[in-house]
Amino acid sequence: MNPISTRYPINELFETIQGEGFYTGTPAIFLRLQGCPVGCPWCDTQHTWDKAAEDQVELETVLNKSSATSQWAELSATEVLAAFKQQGFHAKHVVITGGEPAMYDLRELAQVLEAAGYALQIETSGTYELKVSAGTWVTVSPKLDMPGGFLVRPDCMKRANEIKHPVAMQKHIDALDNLLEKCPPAAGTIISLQPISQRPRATELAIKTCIERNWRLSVQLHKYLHIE
Ligand SMILES: C[S@@+](CC[C@H](N)C(=O)[O-])C[C@H]1O[C@@H](n2cnc3c(N)ncnc32)[C@H](O)[C@@H]1O
Ligand SMILES: Nc1nc2[nH]cc(C(=O)O)c2c(=O)[nH]1
Ligand code: SF4
Ligand SMILES: [Mg+2]
Repeated sequence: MNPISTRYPINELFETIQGEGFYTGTPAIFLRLQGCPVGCPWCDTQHTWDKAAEDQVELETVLNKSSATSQWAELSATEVLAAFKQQGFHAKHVVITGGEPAMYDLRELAQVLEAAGYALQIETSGTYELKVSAGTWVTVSPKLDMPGGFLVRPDCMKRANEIKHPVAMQKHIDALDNLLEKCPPAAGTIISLQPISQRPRATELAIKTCIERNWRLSVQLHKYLHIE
C-alpha cells in the first residue's frame, strides 16, 4: 500500500528572477508555503503567517492572485509538478519559501521535483528541523530574539550553504557574530547581509560591514526592479 502523500499549503506559485542571496539573478520558480509563527516585525510576507481553514481555496485562485493574500491551496508533490507543467514554466531552479517552509516535511516534494530535473533551494529562518533532500541548497536567514521566541538550531546552521542575515542596526551584526561563534556553520559557508526594507541606513551599514568582513551583500534585487 502506498503511504498517504504529504500535502503542502501553497500561498503563491510563480516564476521570476531570484532576487536574494547566492543565486541572485537566476530564473526560478517560487513556491511560497503558508504559515509562520516566528513573527519578525519587519517581515515582508505577513500575509503568509496565518494558515486559516477559511482561507483554503482551489489552486486556480492561488495561480490567479493579483496581489498578496492569505489564501492558500493544498497540493501534493505530484500536483505541484503538474502545476509547473500546466503553467509552462521554463526555470529549472525551484525556491521553496514562505512563510516558514521548514515547518513541513519537504522530502517528498524534493524527491518528485528532483526526479523531474529541478534543483531545489529553501529559504528558512533556521528555527525548525530541516526535512529536505541532500542536494537542496539551504539558505538560512537566522531569526534572533523574535516575538515567537524561537531559537536558531545549530543543525540548521551546520547544514546551511549560505547564511543570509537581515540587518538594520549594529546590534543585528553583533547578534550574528554571537550566533556564528555559538553555532558555527561548516567551513566555506557563504555569509551575506541583507538590508531590511531597502532602508538607506541599513544598506550603508551592510555595505560597510561586508567590505570589512569580506562578506556578501544581498539587496533584494526584485524590489529595486519592482518585480515579484
Ligand atoms: C519572507 S522570508 C520566508 C522564508 C523564511 N521564513 C525566512 O525567514 O528565511 C524570505 C527572506 O526574506 C527576508 N526578509 C523578510 N522581510 C524582509 C525585509 N523587510 N527586508 C529584507 N529582508 C526581508 C527574510 O529574512 C528571508 O531571508
Ligand atoms: N524575486 C524574488 N526573490 C526572492 N528571494 C527570496 C524571496 C522570498 O520571499 O523568500 C524572494 C521573492 O519574494 N522574490
Ligand atoms: S521567519 Fe521569515 S516568514 Fe516568518 S516572520 Fe520572519 S521573515 Fe517572515
Ligand atoms: Mg520575498
